[in-house]
Amino acid sequence: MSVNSFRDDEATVSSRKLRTCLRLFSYMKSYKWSVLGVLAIMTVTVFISLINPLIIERAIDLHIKNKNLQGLLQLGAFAIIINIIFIILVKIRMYVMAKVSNHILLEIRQELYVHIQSLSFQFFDSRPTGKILARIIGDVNSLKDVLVNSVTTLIPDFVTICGVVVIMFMKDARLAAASLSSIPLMTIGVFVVQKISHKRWQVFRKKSSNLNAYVHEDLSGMAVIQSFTAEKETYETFCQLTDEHRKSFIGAVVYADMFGAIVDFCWGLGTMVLFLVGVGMIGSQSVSVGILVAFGTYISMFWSPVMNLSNFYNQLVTNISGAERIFEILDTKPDIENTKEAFVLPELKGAVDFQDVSFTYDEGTNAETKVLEHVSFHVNPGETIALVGPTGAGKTTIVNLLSRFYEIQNRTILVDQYDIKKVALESLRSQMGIMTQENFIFSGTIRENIAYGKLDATDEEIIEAAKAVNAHDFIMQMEQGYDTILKEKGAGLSIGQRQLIAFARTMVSMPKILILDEATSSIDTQTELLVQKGIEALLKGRTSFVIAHRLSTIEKADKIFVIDKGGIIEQGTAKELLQKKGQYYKLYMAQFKNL
Ligand SMILES: Nc1ncnc2c1ncn2[C@@H]1O[C@H](COP(=O)(O)OP(=O)(O)OP(=O)(O)O)[C@@H](O)[C@H]1O
Repeated sequence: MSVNSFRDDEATVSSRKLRTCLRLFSYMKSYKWSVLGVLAIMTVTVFISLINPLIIERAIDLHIKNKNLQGLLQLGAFAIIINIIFIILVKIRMYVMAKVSNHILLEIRQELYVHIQSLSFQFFDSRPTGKILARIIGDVNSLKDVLVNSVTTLIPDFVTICGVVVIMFMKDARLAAASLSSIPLMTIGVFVVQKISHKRWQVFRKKSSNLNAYVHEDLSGMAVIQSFTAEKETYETFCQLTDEHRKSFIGAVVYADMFGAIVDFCWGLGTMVLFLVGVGMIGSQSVSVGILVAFGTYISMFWSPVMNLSNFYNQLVTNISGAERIFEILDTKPDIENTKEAFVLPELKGAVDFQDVSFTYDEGTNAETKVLEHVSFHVNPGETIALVGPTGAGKTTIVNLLSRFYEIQNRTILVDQYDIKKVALESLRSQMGIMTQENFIFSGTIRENIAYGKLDATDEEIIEAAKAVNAHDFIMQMEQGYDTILKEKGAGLSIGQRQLIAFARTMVSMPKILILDEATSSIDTQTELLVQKGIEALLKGRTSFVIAHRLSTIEKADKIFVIDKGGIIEQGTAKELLQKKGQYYKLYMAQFKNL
């Protein structure tokens, strides 16, 4: 059950912005030489931009005033050369930073992907796929500009501001103080706006996630939507979600725009105060026209990086919620992890023991209800166990616990007398074949889909597995044989064909313990016969748990467990249970009548 559907906003991640930023920027450590190179380039470019006003001051006060044309031309040529160098360096800086930031995004995305794969079913039960996608794609993308600008804006602009302030005070402290008089006002304004803005961007990201979750769910269920002609209703929900998304964006962007406005206002105010004070001082010994013109340039050189920094800050406030959401997932501890003492399982024979196992899905929540209570059984290597019982009885839960998709809360499950909680997860799952009713088909060739069961399988192994489960003939009838490209989810294949490919995939992995959730869908008699034979081939020589719907599978099983009310209410062979005339007998008769 998904406790967090597209209708629910995700919980707000509470984190310290500074800590999040530092964690994000720590990814730059691996690229320190490139970043240092960029900073060196930036030092030169900042230096060039700082001496430009000095050149103007010199040109006016020295060469123009004294009508020295040659001096003016030389100064002009010097200015052109250093500014061409400036342009080239800026281009190099942009290229290096684009490379570094893209590498970091790749690293974060890979880390996120690998971590998500390690999380248990409990995590996926609580989040729609669309919301997970939003974090892997959208939130990671949102960090790109922050990463680039942290190097290209934060440090150089900060250095520029410091440099300009020092030069201004060295030139004339009174004009400098006048130019910077509006800074306190700006600080207060930016602080207030960022507080509100951050909260609004968090809301916006949640609304984007909801929309993503809905579209993903909608597209996955398109066949159901179209067959029930529910297009109008789903469109209405879509409109409602896009509207919420739009409103949250406008709500956030209104405040984001205010950063620039505050800086602009303070810039104008500072310039006005400078000229009010400066014009009154012209003629006094220390203030020449050249100095006032230079201050006019310096004030721009001061406020322009302040504007850049405020844009960067705005970007940070806008996108830091993306980083918070990414780190929240990275910090989610997998429920099912190898313990420090976990050891690799030796090759299994296939004995399985459940010892007084109880289980609930939503432990610790109000929804907590026991799905299994005190379940115990023993299965010998090579036996086929059919699990039967009414819907919702707990059959899938039993096999999910054996595969350790969920962790049992108490007591023990043993395979060959090894407690599955104490063994390395990979060594357990690699010896199990798990076939759900979905028979998921990946986009790719038939060969690749079968080899999913054993990634290093040879062509011979793949063909042998396909032959064993009766899939080879239908594959060979396809135009490209094993190289036929299958579409996502196996669109274009019949249900029976999808099953046969999934059988071959499981067969090639040669599992010691097989879990098979038999599909109930009806298929044509000829394919049914092939599927039947495929199942028989799969079951042969390995311990198997089959959530059985076919009478033929049930009849041939070594033992049948009838599951109901959180436990095994009957067990025995088909013959024994029929003679007992209990629950199984009723189920059998009901199915038999249907047939
Ligand atoms: N991921 C989950 N989160 C919470 N409850 C769950 C989850 N999966 C199953 N349940 C609940 O656990 C109970 C047993 O479900 P389970 O899937 O094991 O039944 P089943 O016997 O396999 O049913 P079916 O034959 O319909 O597949 C049901 O009441 C179900 O609602």
